[in-house]
Amino acid sequence: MSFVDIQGLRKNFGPVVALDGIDLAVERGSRTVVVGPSGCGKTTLLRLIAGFEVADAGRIVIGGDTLADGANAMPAHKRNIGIVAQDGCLFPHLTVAGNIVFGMTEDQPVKQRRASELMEMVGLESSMLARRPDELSGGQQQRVALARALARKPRLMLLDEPFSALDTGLRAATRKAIGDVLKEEGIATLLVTHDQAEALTFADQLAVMRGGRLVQSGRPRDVYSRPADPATAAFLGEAIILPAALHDGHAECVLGRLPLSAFGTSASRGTIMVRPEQIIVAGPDSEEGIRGRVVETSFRGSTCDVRIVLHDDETVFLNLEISSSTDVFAGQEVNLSVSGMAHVFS
Ligand SMILES: Nc1ncnc2c1ncn2[C@@H]1O[C@H](COP(=O)(O)OP(=O)(O)OP(=O)(O)O)[C@@H](O)[C@H]1O
Repeated sequence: MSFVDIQGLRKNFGPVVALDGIDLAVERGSRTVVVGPSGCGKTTLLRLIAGFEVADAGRIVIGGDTLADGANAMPAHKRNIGIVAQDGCLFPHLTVAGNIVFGMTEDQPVKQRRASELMEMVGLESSMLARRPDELSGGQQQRVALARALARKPRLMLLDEPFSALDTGLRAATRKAIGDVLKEEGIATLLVTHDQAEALTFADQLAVMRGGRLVQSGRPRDVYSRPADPATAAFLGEAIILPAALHDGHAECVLGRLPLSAFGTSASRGTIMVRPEQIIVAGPDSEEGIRGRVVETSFRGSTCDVRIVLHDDETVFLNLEISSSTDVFAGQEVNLSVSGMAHVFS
């Protein structure tokens, strides 16, 4: 049995089906990211695991302990689960030290030592222990929130969009710092986000939700390159989705004859996907390839966004991000080829 084992979890709010039978397994010490569009049930899943809501049906077992079985639920404070929310939720009237040791029953010197250890663990100076939360930056507040959650030595850490209020640079740095601490401590983590790049970066296991259901889970690279359906493909990044004729392990489509990564279907027609980074753009003099025309470019520093329309089918547009060292301009004729394999949706 996995460290966290969730089976058939259901939750309705009146007529709204928030969770429609979720099965999810999380291995000990690993990082699972639950990702999906707004309203798909991510936060509800976390709140049921934390014990802040009671399920209508289903089981939650952690480390062999049954935390919830239908409406029979262990109270939140007995679950030994840490949670860090979007805004940290630090107590504003307490110092950083007061926040971290809140609820600890040990003697004062033990608490002080533990608070200093935890500050070091999350990469903050002990001198900040005397400050109040409003005297810290957003990233520092999130690290204190993590230190507070770690103080209780949780067996599972739940992170509910804890980086979303931070700006881009700080967000990446805080995510890495928090991820490193949790990995070092060997604490299994469940992160909820609607940011697909964050999900792909952070996860050992990616779990994609839609409409209260888990549509796919697996290694981020596998889910990204072999998504279950076109909506999952598009949610995880730019995707080129095309109709194709299928035979002999190949797809015939407007991008030419492409090998398929897996060929589990007997259908003669289907829908395929390639990722934009598989498209190689060459100048008009190149002899091979599919002909297209650049309709729009947008310079972004190291890369350039390019929109290309195909000659043979002017309804097909490709949105690519290419190195800005390649000089392309609107109106330019190009030749396109595809590297690697196409994925066929079953
Ligand atoms: N307390 C509640 N009462 C009524 N409906 C609720 C309640 N909590 C959540 N819902 C509904 O349940 C569904 C799932 O909500 P949830 O907050 O879990 O989604 P989410 O994926 O976390 O969304 P977001 O990314 O926007 O935070 C939504 O339709 C939401 O409106």
